[in-house]
Amino acid sequence: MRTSADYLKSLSDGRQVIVDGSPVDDVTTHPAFAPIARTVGELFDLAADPANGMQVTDEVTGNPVNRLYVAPRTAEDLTAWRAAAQVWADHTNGWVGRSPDHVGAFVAAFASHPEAFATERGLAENVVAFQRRVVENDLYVSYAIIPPQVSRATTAHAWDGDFVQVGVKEEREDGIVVSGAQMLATGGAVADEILVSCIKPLTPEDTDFAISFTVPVATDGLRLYCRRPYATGATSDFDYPLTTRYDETDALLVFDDVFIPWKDVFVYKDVPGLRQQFFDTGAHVLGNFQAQIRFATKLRFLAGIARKVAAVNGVDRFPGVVEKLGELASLVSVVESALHAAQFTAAADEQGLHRPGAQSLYAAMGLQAELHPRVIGILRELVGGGVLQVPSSVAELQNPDTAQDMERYVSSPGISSVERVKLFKLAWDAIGSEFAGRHQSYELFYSGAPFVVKGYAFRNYDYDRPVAAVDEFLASYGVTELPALQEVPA
Ligand SMILES: Cc1cc2nc3c(=O)[nH]c(=O)nc-3n(C[C@H](O)[C@H](O)[C@H](O)COP(=O)(O)OP(=O)(O)OC[C@H]3O[C@@H](n4cnc5c(N)ncnc54)[C@H](O)[C@@H]3O)c2cc1C
Repeated sequence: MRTSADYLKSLSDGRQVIVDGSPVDDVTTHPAFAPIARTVGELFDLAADPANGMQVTDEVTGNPVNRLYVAPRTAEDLTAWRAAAQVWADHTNGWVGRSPDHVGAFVAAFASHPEAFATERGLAENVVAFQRRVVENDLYVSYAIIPPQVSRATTAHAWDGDFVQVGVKEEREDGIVVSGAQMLATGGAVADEILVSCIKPLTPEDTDFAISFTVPVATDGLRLYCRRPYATGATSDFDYPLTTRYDETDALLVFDDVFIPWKDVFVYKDVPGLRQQFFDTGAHVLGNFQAQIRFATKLRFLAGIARKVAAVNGVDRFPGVVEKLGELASLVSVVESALHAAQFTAAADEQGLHRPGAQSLYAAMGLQAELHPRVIGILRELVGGGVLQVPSSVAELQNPDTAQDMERYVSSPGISSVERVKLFKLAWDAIGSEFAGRHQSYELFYSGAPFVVKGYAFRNYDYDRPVAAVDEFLASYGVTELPALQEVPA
């Protein structure tokens, strides 16, 4: 299996990642990308170590492969799959949203449902071959499945100008030529390939944009426009401990007449086929099961910061603070419990994919827009001004002249100034830094805008049962003697 060294070496491949108006020479050495590339490399090292239980024997080659790239087929598989996802989530404490297991899970589920891609062009074989490539080469695939935010009043066919959303410009014997843009490939700058598709509903007039394909990041004509990197502005690991490790970067993809061979095309000019790939295959459920494992891990970490801050400030016995810590515990436990429930209600589908229970999974996702801001809000309230009563940088703790003031005025009983400042700077990077602000948006949007995610919760809830209960109850009483009603004159 790939190690960090193999992975980092493969990233020096001439990819067009644009920052500040120019392409980056090498993402493994550029200060915006080197930290997250290093973190992803550590994930590969963890998976490559059999002691971490992340491996499974590949049925085709007999080699050990990452089990997160293989669809679980039994309850035991799903248990092991969840444990493997937890190893990676724990390593980043849930601060890396698009670790390779996210899209890896989508691809595994795609390949377990080739019938969803069965068209006369043989696209089903392509998706199966793609998953083999991901498994055998231990690839990191990111995805961009949202049209650029031009206007949501209409879809791509009605936008001014041709091919604003990525679409098929030319069909050839050996493949297709695509042009246009798609958002927002988190991790794309340090991935091996990007899955490009569209999860937002399209209309029959949008056929040219109804495609799904994979593309190596280093492909002629593909440019990644990254938002402002935060890692470059972070003064030190001590001052920004999260930013300096986990700034994944998000990128708009621009395709300038990019050739995609047929073997890498999975959905072709097929509007219903787009939704089929995400929802009929179980990919959306398995991919978001990973996402909620990661989310629960991050919530636990935030609760841990809150608990420590309350103890350091000596407020953790005040009833009002206990109430807040209790609320935090409840919020985190709701997500953890939804994961347990999704696992408990998992069942094999008709192709043998052991799917996590959708109702429980989407219940947690549907609450995320309220739950995450509430957790951040409680932490913000508990830290008070402590996150701003910190020195401008670690330098004040290093300079003996200023270090004395720090020790005198910025310490707590039994806690040195270094320990205290370290904790509060971590809290700030979680709730107040630019990195933290991006995380607020990430948790709100990564699986769709809140109205979209609540739609998943609505569609996967068995409303027949409560409605039947209400009907039965209504039928159990009534007006015993109905009076004769006078006819209303016409
Ligand atoms: C930090 C971050 C990372 C991301 N990473 C990825 C990634 O790796 N891959 C990827 O593909 N995508 C990614 N995304 C994109 C994400 O999937 C989208 O942001 C999400 O699907 C919402 O789409 P949008 O941003 O276009 O919002 P819009 O669809 O434009 O919605 C914005 C707001 O407009 C309103 N609105 C719009 N349409 C309607 C409607 N029909 N009915 C009611 N209200 C409406 C709602 O208030 C909604 O919240 C990321 C986003 C963020 C913020």
